[in-house]
Amino acid sequence: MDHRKNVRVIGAPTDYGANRRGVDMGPSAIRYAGLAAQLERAGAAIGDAGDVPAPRAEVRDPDTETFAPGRAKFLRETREVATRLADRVGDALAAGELPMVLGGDHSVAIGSVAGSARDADIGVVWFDAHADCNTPETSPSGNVHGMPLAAALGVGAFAGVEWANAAGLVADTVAIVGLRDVDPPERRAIDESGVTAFTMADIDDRGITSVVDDALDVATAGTDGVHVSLDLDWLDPREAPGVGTPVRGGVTYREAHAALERVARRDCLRSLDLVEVNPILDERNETASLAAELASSALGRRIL
Ligand SMILES: NC(=[NH2+])NCCC[C@H](N)C(=O)O
Ligand SMILES: [Mn+2]
Ligand SMILES: [Mn+2]
Repeated sequence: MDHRKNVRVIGAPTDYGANRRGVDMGPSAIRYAGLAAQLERAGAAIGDAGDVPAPRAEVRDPDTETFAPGRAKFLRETREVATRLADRVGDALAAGELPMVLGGDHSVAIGSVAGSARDADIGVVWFDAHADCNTPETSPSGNVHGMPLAAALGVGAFAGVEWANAAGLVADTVAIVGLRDVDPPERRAIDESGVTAFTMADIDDRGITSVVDDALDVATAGTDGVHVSLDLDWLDPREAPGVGTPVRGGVTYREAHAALERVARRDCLRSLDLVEVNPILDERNETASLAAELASSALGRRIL
């Protein structure tokens, strides 16, 4: 899989899917933090495709397009950006490159998953404090960054919604790792969909490498490769303060690197998201730096 070492960086500067403004600056912050240099340390050749156009929340009405019942704010904008991003991700893969999507809020993953699954059967590993399995009818907030996994899987109101789940992602090949803040309806969605979910307690009990190996078993079973979606709020807020929905008790710096090193070792990475970096809330860009470092570990950066 040597073509996997040609990385195509694609920014998706959105923030309307999140509860706090500022994640639209994530792509710049991750680039400024030295993403290219970090990826070179992993032996990757990097091409930067720039950003997909993303509308500004202040010039849009959050409710121009809706699902009934329930609410999904900026659904039209989410659809527009996801559609564009899916094309960019699909094009990168068709050119033999590994798409690396810089968010933006986590709603952009609807597009990256759709693009990654366009001409392949994929598995997904979702590193996150949250399950992102709400639907418009269950969401406590109406924020679409809490819904992308449900959207990609066609849960609830997302069933049959072409732009979100036409690529046919199946729950059997999806694993979430690091959960510690799950809404009650999301718990039901996880049970009913058959997604594999590992909480922080599983990591406490069994250690990060064993849990990630299990998640990779799920995501590689019968698939052509794995899309890794990394929400920086997966990490403990002490390591990654620059996120809009921090939750105490996340993985440490070492655990995060160990996890992504397992991904590299499995040689299954097809596409990667680095999302939810909020420079407004960050301290000296350290969350963006961590995102860049973790991407390098995912691509097989070696110490010796
Ligand atoms: N990608 C994220 N940071 N998601 C946070 C979701 C928070 C909450 N579960 C919600 O639906 O609003
Ligand atoms: Mn999260
Ligand atoms: Mn998330």
